[in-house]
Amino acid sequence: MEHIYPIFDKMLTRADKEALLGQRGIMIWMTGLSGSGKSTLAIALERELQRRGILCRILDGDNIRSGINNNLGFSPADRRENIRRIAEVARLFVDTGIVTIAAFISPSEELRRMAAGIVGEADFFEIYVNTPLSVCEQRDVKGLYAKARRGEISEFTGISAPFEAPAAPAMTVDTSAMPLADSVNEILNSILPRINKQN
Ligand SMILES: Nc1ncnc2c1ncn2[C@@H]1O[C@H](COP(=O)(O)OS(=O)(=O)O)[C@@H](OP(=O)(O)O)[C@H]1O
Ligand SMILES: Nc1ncnc2c1ncn2[C@@H]1O[C@H](COP(=O)(O)OP(=O)(O)O)[C@@H](O)[C@H]1O
Repeated sequence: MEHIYPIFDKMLTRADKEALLGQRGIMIWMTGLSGSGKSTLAIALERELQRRGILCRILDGDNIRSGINNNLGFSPADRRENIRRIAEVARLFVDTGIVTIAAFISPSEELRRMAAGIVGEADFFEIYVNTPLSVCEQRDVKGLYAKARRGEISEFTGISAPFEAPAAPAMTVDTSAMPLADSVNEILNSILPRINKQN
């Protein structure tokens, strides 16, 4: 019997998806201490991008650690597996042409380079949210620093587990030294040329 619909044996490509959306998929990877402002920046950035007609996906503890990674804790091995899975998921979004914003502590250069390797170095825009530990601790959004100081939480980043600053981030933001809107504008100025199809 004759087929009236052609049979294709190849999935549509990233370029096909990007043409459909009229944007390029990139990874915006925020790294920094708990309370440094990663999620707040990610949410504000997503809103600004959406306002410009750009489709985004935020990956953060609320949708990753509570779901796909709900079997992982904060040992070095679990943090590694956390970041590996996040990077694999992020790659699927980036390959769909979506601007993907990750907000995870990702406390070491090794973990961040692993993530960049999975996502693809060329698509990886690393932002170091370099808010001083003293400010993060003062904010103590979830009361975890106080618990860590009292020894009720072990291996807490910045207190009893290490945070290694990025060696060469694409951008550094200190949320204690700059209003949120200014940080978001600075990020937008850097990433919009990479996202816009006509460039
Ligand atoms: N031991 C320990 N160390 C660090 N953080 C802890 C810990 N236990 C719980 N939390 C809460 O988990 C959030 C960090 O998770 P991440 O997935 O970003 O961490 S990591 O990248 O795997 O290091 C982090 O949330 P954010 O404040 O959103 O960063 C903490 O609230
Ligand atoms: N300029 C700023 N940028 C981002 N967050 C800020 C800023 N000023 C104050 N904050 C506050 O700092 C806290 C940062 O928390 P959050 O975004 O959850 O950090 P993280 O995701 O890094 O753990 C929020 O309570 C936020 O309102």
